[in-house]
Amino acid sequence: MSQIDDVLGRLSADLDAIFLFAPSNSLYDELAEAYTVIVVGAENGPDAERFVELPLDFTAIDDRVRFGVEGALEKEYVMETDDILCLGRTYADELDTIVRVRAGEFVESGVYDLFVNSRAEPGVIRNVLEVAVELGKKGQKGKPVGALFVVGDAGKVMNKSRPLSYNPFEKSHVHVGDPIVNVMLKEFSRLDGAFVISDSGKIVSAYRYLEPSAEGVDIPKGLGARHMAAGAVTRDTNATAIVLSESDGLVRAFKGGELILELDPEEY
Ligand SMILES: Nc1ncnc2c1ncn2[C@@H]1O[C@H](COP(=O)(O)OP(=O)(O)OP(=O)(O)O)[C@@H](O)[C@H]1O
Ligand SMILES: [Mn+2]
Repeated sequence: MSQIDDVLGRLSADLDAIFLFAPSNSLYDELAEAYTVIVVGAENGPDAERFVELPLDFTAIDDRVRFGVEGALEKEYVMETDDILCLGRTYADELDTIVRVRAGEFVESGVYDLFVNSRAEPGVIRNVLEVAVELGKKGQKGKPVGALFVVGDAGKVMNKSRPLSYNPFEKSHVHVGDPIVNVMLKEFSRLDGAFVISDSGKIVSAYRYLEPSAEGVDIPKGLGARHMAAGAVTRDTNATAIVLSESDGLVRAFKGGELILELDPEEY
């Protein structure tokens, strides 16, 4: 018994901050008396002074911790040298998971940046990411399918692209996130080109062939024209691009001409 107390003691020694994932108010109040406590979750239940909002229901604790650390660093709640104890839930409805991390030990994944610093609204990014992830999980009629969504700064994106076909969203005022619209996006993903989506989530166009300048765009080797176009358009504009690869099934996000996030739909 004392050995396990020793181990837990080491985990909780010399902490600079505590991350609480989905905390009870009483636990927050208790810990906040003695520690710097940061609530990381969909909602700020305890009305904590320091709060990092999770825009997605990340299932893996690793993803939640990563998002929390990147968010807390950006908001300057913690520094890179800080040791953080993360308290969360993985299996049960109550606290069952303890993770200790040093904030600076993370190689920044860009997930926080993707949501918070994109031009489009975080909810729009989340909705597009959700469509891409669902499409990656199920494919279209069971077959793997690729898709390219260019989100935000739509006027400029339209100027850097041309239509491949009649735009089915012309004159319509529909938004990503609406279940019917999500079905339409999945249907149209079988066809060529990119979707262009506005900052507020309006579907501006399908079937766009992107023609940004690809000069100096450095995307990982092995990715093809769809990914190159995605990377390049985000360097030429302030858009974020979310891409589902037909060949490897991964969802990737690009911003400022760079790959900022890579995730496997099967893990979501
Ligand atoms: N410039 C572009 N603008 C819009 N869509 C494009 C562009 N280039 C390619 N695509 C789309 O991407 C599809 C796949 O092209 P390609 O295989 O070269 O890309 P990729 O990066 O290897 O993607 P995947 O991993 O899905 O195969 C094309 O059929 C086309 O629909
Ligand atoms: Mn390909």
